[in-house]
Amino acid sequence: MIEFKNVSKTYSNGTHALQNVNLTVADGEFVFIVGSSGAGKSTFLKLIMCEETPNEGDIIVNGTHITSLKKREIPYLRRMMGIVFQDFRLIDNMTVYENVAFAMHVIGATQSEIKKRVPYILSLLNLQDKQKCRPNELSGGEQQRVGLARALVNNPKLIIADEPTGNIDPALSFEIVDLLSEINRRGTTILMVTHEHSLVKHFHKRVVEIHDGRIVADTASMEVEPDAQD
Ligand SMILES: Nc1ncnc2c1ncn2[C@@H]1O[C@H](COP(=O)(O)OP(=O)(O)OP(=O)(O)O)[C@@H](O)[C@H]1O
Repeated sequence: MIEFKNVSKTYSNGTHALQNVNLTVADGEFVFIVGSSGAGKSTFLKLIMCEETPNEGDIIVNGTHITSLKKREIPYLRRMMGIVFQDFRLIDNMTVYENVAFAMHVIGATQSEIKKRVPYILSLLNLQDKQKCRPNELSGGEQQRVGLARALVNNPKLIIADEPTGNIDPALSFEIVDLLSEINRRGTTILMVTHEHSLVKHFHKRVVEIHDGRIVADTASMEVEPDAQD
């Protein structure tokens, strides 16, 4: 699903955000990305989303060498991704239903597809009773569930979540990761950046730790792989 080969990213001010990163994430994996502030976690996600380009190395996402994508090809890559943000990024003057429907509308779904799919996704996330509410009428956990609904509605192969539980209380954080786990069981690959050790400890997923722009630990490499024995 995702392959990083000798990837480095230096920002124009000279900050070495990632250095010689090598990583493979298989289809259907759930990976927590951890590391201290400024370690390079968001940069790692931004490279996958083509929000930033690396200075060196190759990145392959779902079979495409994204480092050589043309600008006009990027929206097609993003269609296979659902993105969940820490600050939810919902549209304030739209209802819950409209926020989720809008994500389908922008990729050209028809009204009849939207009418069928949005209620299904809202009920999956237990938001059916909130569909007429605006974001400011919801709790933080509910807002994040709308964020998740919006990320899921186009049936992505990959969910990218940058601290999706950063703005909600701990009990709701577990609920959000439970939902992501359920989505993962249905086959979607999940990459989630988190600072919350309790989540990482509880959920027993693969954990990749980034420190100073380098991968310093990866629970997957503890399994025996033919090319990982040297
Ligand atoms: N647009 C930018 N221009 C210059 N430097 C940047 C830019 N974005 C990030 N950086 C720097 O790159 C390094 C990695 O940042 P990044 O945002 O990837 O870290 P992070 O691990 O996500 O941190 P946090 O947990 O605080 O969000 C940091 O030193 C940061 O200051």
